[in-house]
Amino acid sequence: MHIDTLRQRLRALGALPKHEQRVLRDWVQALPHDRGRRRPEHFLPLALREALPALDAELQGLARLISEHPGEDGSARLLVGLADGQTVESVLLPREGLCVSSQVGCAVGCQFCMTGREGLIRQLSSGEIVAQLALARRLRPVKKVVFMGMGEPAHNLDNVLEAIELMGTVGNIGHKNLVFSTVGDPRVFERLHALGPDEVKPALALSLHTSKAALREQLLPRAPRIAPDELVEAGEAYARASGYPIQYQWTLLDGVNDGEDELDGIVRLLKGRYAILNMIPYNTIPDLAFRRPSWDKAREIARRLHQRGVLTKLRDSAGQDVDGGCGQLRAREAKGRSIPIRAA
Ligand SMILES: C[S@@+](CC[C@H](N)C(=O)[O-])C[C@H]1O[C@@H](n2cnc3c(N)ncnc32)[C@H](O)[C@@H]1O
Ligand code: SF4
Repeated sequence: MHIDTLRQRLRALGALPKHEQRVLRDWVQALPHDRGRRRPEHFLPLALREALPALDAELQGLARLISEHPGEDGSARLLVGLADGQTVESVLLPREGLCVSSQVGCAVGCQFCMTGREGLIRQLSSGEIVAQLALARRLRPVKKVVFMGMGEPAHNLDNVLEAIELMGTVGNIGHKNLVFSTVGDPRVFERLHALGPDEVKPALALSLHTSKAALREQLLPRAPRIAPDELVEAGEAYARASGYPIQYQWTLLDGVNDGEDELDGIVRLLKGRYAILNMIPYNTIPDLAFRRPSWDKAREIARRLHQRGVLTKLRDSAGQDVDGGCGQLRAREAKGRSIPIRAA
């Protein structure tokens, strides 16, 4: 269900804007249902009151918990079931964060990503994206949402932006705590720049991975052909416009994008920019030839970049010990079913 459709249904049931906000807020914030309270603003039109139990059940059914897999780092991977039987992953992150999926599968096909091996299966509706937050909040408080789960948000732009708008308003997530993560697409920059002063402007993460255009085309075969220099220029313009630094994502692949030439490339691209470089050692995926660098090597790379003037953070992706890379949980669950997992 799309949020716009939900709003139309509520209006057809006689909801005024304040009623509509209340139903949406109760859902997204996962508030205990207190509709019986006798305060004037809580009087809902009769038709809406009568329809609410069925509507609540429908909203809960948009994303239901299939299984929860706690990690040693305080994170927990969630396998989430959708109404048509498809599954996606969300991750509860330490410090009240949540990583959500925007698609089932992904068309970009990054060589090191489990989700990319499936191709695109389908888009998530805006309701299914928000429902991951509502579901997570029944398990833990959530104050930050990153779009770093399955899928490329740029390929589902209308639905992702609709979900972001709801999360940043009735969902009570601070705008800079909504992080849109993408391989980079001109449409994303256009849409984000066009957001008005009253609209929710998310922070932006750009998955860069290499300073070399040719290598980037190999690693991210179906990403838009934007050279790293151009991507950083576009990122810088959004950082200045939004007031939030760009988070550059760099999946560290041993012997592939961790050499001296890449360190020089990073300094050339990012020094002096309003940016943070997040280095994430590759999560091993069975059957792939990539290697994860040792933690000591990764730490040394981050230290040297920092010394050369690039604000660098070394991060491990959450839930390393529970089927690490996003998409692996779904793939494992799907093995017994009909979703084909392509060999590399
Ligand atoms: C799964 S993607 C989803 C968002 C968007 N499609 C993107 O690429 O930015 C989120 C991040 O996970 C990273 N990632 C994917 N597979 C990984 C792996 N095996 N190990 C470490 N990071 C990985 C990607 O590089 C990307 O920065
Ligand atoms: S890293 Fe992001 S863009 Fe690349 S295949 Fe995975 S989900 Fe898609």
